[in-house]
Amino acid sequence: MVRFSRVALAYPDLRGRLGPAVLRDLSFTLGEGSFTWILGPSGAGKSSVLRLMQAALRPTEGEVELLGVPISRARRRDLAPLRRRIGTVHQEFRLLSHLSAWDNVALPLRLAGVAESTIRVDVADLLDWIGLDGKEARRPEELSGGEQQRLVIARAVVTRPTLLVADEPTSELDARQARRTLALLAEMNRQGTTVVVATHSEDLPNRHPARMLTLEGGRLVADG
Ligand SMILES: Nc1ncnc2c1ncn2[C@@H]1O[C@H](COP(=O)(O)OP(=O)(O)OP(=O)(O)O)[C@@H](O)[C@H]1O
Repeated sequence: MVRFSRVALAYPDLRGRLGPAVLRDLSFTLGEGSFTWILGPSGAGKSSVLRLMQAALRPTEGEVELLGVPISRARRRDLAPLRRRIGTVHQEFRLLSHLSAWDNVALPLRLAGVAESTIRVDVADLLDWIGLDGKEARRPEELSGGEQQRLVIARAVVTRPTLLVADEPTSELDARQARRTLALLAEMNRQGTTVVVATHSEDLPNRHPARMLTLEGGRLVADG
């Protein structure tokens, strides 16, 4: 499902020259249907690992295999369909402010060319599931932080991705909203989606025990 083999990553500077490695010698495999926490202090490399898992970057060394596709060797035109099978939740919400809650969730389906009759049913079900029924017409700024975060998750999963990759999805939320977001991620996982979540929180992994990959200085220092 997700396989990192001796991965190193360095970011290029403005002139295209590679800086220091921010990930080094990372190897692990995440099985289909698994739930994994990515932990580590600020700057440890969590977001960089997640960008690789979203096929947003290619490794500088080694290989990242996502859903059977080795991304360092994949052609550009193979990456777009791969990314459509990966749901991503970013720390900053990236909702479209001029669209309603309904249209924000419907957008990925419209971009994928799904029929409006199917969209109507799927979006209604999902908004109901995340507890936003009755608030479909509101724009993101008219929703609470927790509601916006749940909307982001709804948008990430509406296309039924095989892999869901969430970067600090609860960092802006109070404890109750964070638990509710976690419950949505856990439910997606129960339904078969492979889920990866990076977090600073110690509370959430305690609430939902699962494999924990801990990074420090770009290296894997614990796996358990
Ligand atoms: N686009 C970039 N260009 C250059 N360096 C970067 C870039 N993004 C991250 N880095 C560097 O890579 C290292 C790892 O950063 P990363 O954001 O992956 O860590 P993190 O564990 O997610 O941190 P945080 O918890 O603070 O979000 C840091 O030293 C950071 O400065």
